[in-house]
Amino acid sequence: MTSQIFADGALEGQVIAVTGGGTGLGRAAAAELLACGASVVICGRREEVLAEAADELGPRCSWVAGDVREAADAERIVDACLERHGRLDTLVNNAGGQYFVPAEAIALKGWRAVTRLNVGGTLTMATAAYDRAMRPAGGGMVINVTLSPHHGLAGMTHSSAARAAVEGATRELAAAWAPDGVAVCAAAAGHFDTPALDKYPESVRTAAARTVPLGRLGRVEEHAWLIALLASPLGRRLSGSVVTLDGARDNWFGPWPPAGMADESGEVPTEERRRG
Ligand SMILES: CCCCCCCCCCC/C=C/C(=O)SCCNC(=O)CCNC(=O)[C@H](O)C(C)(C)COP(=O)(O)OP(=O)(O)OC[C@H]1O[C@@H](n2cnc3c(N)ncnc32)[C@H](O)[C@@H]1OP(=O)(O)O
Ligand SMILES: NC(=O)C1=CN([C@@H]2O[C@H](COP(=O)(O)OP(=O)(O)OC[C@H]3O[C@@H](n4cnc5c(N)ncnc54)[C@H](OP(=O)(O)O)[C@@H]3O)[C@@H](O)[C@H]2O)C=CC1
Repeated sequence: MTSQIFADGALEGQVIAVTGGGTGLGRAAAAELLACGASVVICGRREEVLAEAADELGPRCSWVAGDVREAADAERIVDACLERHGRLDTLVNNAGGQYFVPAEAIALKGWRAVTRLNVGGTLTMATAAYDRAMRPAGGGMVINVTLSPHHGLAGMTHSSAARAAVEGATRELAAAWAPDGVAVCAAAAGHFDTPALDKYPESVRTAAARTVPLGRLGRVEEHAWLIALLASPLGRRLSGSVVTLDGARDNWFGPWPPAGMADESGEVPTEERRRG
């Protein structure tokens, strides 16, 4: 496969790890990075999802299972890149998520779970990549994928706070690691059409698509192009920056509850709990 917008071989020779690379935005990013000539290691917790994705993505893609929240797993993921390829040039910190619920209903345990995944997992992976691969090699690139918190995120207050923390850490780590040649930036997304959206209540999903001024949800390949651009030499100069990709509407607008999203009782539906 070739990239629709980048020259053949634009990322030739790079080794790139993509967390959450077996599904949705992460998988699309892996496909684009491969199309640009990189070798890609995808990771996530579910082996079967990763194995199937890597099989479809082709021989320059391999996988390693692990939980980004666990330091030992993060180190193992980075070590797998080093063992297989001798280097890790770019880390795409894409694993993340949250559940949809009004702010006043967020339990402390839920707040902690969302923070642990989005802030903790991102920092754990970034630190492992920096310590074990990038600082010793004299350079590297960390790309933090976030859900843009720039206009608040009603229904996802825990994630809004967590993603804002990631943006703050992006700026701080970019400064701290610059002397070692390691760049850190973030891609802050609006709403993209991935299967993960199916877990949100129907009225929420419909409103998400209807209210983007561009007239549609983002396409996964559009997000993937931004990731490839940030993995290119331009990304080094963007160190410390947050690039927003939102089709002219951030993740929220207007009052709560949003028009047309409440049910007969006046409540906005929440996200169903995961089974198992
Ligand atoms: C006007 C504009 C309209 C816009 C509309 C916008 C809405 C659409 C938004 C679309 C944008 C998309 C953004 C995306 O990010 S899509 C990607 C989504 N992918 C994921 O979220 C995957 C990862 N997520 C998770 O793994 C989990 O959500 C979680 C982050 C919570 C981590 O799970 P963990 O295993 O650590 O935690 P638990 O499941 O054990 O839960 C711990 C406690 O958290 C609370 N909780 C969890 N789920 C729920 C829920 N559904 N409802 C309420 N509370 C929940 C709870 O306290 C859990 O503890 P208990 O189980 O003991 O109660
Ligand atoms: N779709 C959208 O509109 C938007 C998405 N985003 C963000 O982009 C990223 C990808 O989203 P999307 O593709 O839509 O959703 P997915 O739910 O498909 O992606 C989440 C990925 O992260 C992995 N993951 C979750 N928890 C962990 C963990 N603890 N350790 C390792 N891997 C983990 C999952 O794999 P597994 O379960 O196997 O571990 C999965 O592959 C997320 O951070 C999301 O919040 C941001 C803005 C908008």
